[in-house]
Amino acid sequence: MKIILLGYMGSGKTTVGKKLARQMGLQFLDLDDYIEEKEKLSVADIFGDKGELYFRKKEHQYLNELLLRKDNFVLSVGGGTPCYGKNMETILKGSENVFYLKVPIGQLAQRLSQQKSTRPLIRHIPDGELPEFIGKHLFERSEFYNQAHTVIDCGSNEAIDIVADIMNSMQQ
Ligand SMILES: Nc1ncnc2c1ncn2[C@@H]1O[C@H](COP(=O)(O)OP(=O)(O)O)[C@@H](O)[C@H]1O
Ligand SMILES: O=C(O)C1=C[C@@H](OP(=O)(O)O)[C@@H](O)[C@H](O)C1
Ligand SMILES: [Mg+2]
Repeated sequence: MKIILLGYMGSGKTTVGKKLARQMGLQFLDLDDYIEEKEKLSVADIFGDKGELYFRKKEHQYLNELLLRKDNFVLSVGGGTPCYGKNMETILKGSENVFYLKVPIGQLAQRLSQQKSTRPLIRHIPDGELPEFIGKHLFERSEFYNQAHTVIDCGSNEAIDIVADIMNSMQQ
């Protein structure tokens, strides 16, 4: 079984994905970590040194590479992954269990204000402008995220409860 988690930056894909994989006894993969490992550079440095276009090309290449694997896993992709090229089509072909972690803008802004240095797209946005930036960006990206098989309304739930929601929805 392949499970894929998607959603905006800071929605908890990496955090929830790790816990979900542990609970289900599956391998955990994070596309950003995989890109960093392969490119031997952090995501922030790839954006800084080589530019976003290069990052998107590599993101596309490594997504395809991971989804060709025969083994089972939980894969957390990056916030932008579903929104470029034919990545969302590839994701939906690669897994019958695609989840969108939907988190309110206020929660995202609060979390991301603490994590700007690792997220080049929001690094230069002042905290006070984060909610508006996220709102607009999410509006553009939602048409991709909403193609997931299941939308998990995370609200302000703890990661462990979100894991339980995902597991329950797969049992139905
Ligand atoms: N359900 C949650 N409740 C509160 N904080 C969370 C939750 N899920 C993740 N976080 C925190 O939010 C931040 C972003 O989480 P992360 O898993 O890196 O998100 P993503 O991979 O979607 O960008 C981290 O500091 C993480 O500890
Ligand atoms: O939303 C985006 O375009 C991005 C999200 C990041 O991943 P997270 O969603 O795990 O922060 C990372 O892939 C890169 O900084 C670009
Ligand atoms: Mg992540």
